[in-house]
Amino acid sequence: MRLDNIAVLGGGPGGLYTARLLKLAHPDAVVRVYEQGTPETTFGFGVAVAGRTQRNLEEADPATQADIIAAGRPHDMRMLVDGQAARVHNGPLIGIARPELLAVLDRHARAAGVELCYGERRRLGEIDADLIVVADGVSSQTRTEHAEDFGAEAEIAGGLYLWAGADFALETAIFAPATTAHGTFVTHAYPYAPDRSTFLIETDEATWRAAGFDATTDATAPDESDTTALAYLQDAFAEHLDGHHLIGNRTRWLRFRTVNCRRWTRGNAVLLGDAAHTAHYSVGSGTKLAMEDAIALRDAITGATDLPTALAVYESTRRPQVERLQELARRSRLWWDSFPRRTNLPVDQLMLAYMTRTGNVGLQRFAGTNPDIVRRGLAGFAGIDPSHVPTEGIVEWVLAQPFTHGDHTWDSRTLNPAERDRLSTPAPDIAAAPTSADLARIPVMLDDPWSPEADTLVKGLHDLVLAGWRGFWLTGPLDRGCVLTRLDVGERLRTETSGLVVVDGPASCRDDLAAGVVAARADLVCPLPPTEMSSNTLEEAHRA
Ligand SMILES: CC(C)(COP(=O)(O)OP(=O)(O)OC[C@H]1O[C@@H](n2cnc3c(N)ncnc32)[C@H](O)[C@@H]1OP(=O)(O)O)[C@@H](O)C(=O)NCCC(=O)NCCSC(=O)c1ccccc1N
Repeated sequence: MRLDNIAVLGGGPGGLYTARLLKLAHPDAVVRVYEQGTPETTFGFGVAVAGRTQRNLEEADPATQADIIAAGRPHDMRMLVDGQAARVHNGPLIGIARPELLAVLDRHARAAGVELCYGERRRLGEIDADLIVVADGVSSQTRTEHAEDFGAEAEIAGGLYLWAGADFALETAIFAPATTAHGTFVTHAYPYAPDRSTFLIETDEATWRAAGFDATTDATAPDESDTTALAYLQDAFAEHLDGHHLIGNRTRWLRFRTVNCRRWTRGNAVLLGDAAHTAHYSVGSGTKLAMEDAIALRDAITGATDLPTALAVYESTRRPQVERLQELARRSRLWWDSFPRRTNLPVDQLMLAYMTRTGNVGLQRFAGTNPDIVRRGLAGFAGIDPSHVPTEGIVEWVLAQPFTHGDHTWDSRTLNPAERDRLSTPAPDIAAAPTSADLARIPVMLDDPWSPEADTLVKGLHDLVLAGWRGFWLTGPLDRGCVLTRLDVGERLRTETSGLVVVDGPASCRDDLAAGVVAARADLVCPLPPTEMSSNTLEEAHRA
């Protein structure tokens, strides 16, 4: 396909990388990047680039990748709670200063022959080009102006976060809560330069208001930093700052916006990176998604004979990958939003809970990269010496551990599917007093374990425990996402009631069920062969 003129709106990582890749693929085309800011006014601290992303970048453009690695900083990661620490190796993951990443990408774009127009803001209608790549970020003006054409939607999270920097390099990335008179703040902080770290700090709305940050946010101009918040947080996280300062760079409290677009294309304009989709910062993947979009767009254009086909291929290839990561990010956000509730878990177990929170890294897989922490976490879970924890067959080992609740001891964490009818009473009959079966069988049909609907469910189930039920058997659809959400509800029930929690799911989810037991999201689990999930479950759900 012949492209003579390509315009890119936005000079962030996605825009610059796309421009270079397209210019290399179409050396005769004029490729221009329009960026409203200038390199000096660049905004942001550090970003993360994980191992898989590095491999993708290496394959797409080894020269750029080499410079990114050279400018990056690999680091381990620690969870720090109440003076206890759990440390994990992050593999090849690096932190890199965003301005530095942009400088690398700017240099390579220029070297390829891209024209960079800084300080120039363009709108779609003002550009005459064969292809317009819209990479103007999370607040994309283009997406906003053509919201209907792109089918754009934004979901705004309830919690608040801010990005700050610190004038020293942490030894490792850290995750740490800090409790003040107003509530709990949590930092995700990581080093990205020899003398710099990012401190991303989050909190819930009640704490934010109690600390008076609703007022300081209102009083902070868009191009300024909330200095009151920075001073307060510097104090709250003094232990981790080690005498250093928090630095602002247009630092203010924000609510995370998950952006989705039903269509990424409008004529010859195509959305890319944060302009098209966002994923919660706790999976550190915004830059990854934008740069991988760029690779996919280049590949789609290279493989197609006309632009509409290329753009359709780009979208159909990328959308499932983006949506998968957005779903991981959604689960990760929910986990972090509720983080202060689980800080009483021993820190090694908390680290296992963190690693397995989205279902993306299982216990056995994590043991492959971090055997010591897994051994310690599992030893704490089973109440034994770490030397007695096996290195292989961890999932089966976890499921075979005994468990005691009240006056009853089970010789393993796994219930047999045949016990389902003997031990539990289905939904319509649980309004009556407990029968000889003492678990209420509850179909869980939620997406969000923290929604008002979930609050009502948990409250109702709490009342059942008060009425004499031993606990709950959580059941529902077979798909994996539903099993993970059952485990989330199980965790709430375990902390908010004294009831026993059993979670079932298909045998293919054994890893998730085992991780759920270790992370205190279920007491017992029941892996079911598919045939055991009778249509009764769905019928029960409807009746309930
Ligand atoms: C974040 C995410 C989804 C990124 O996946 P990627 O495919 O881009 O790259 P990757 O190289 O990390 O993963 C490739 C495959 O390896 C797996 N993997 C990841 N970490 C471990 C580990 N420690 N031990 C064993 N396996 C690991 C990961 O699940 C992925 O598997 P696959 O998707 O099945 O291929 C993946 O690394 C993950 O699920 N990690 C779990 C831990 C996590 O969430 N880390 C976030 C670190 S960034 C961060 O914390 C942060 C960054 C900026 C601002 C605030 C922040 N909090």
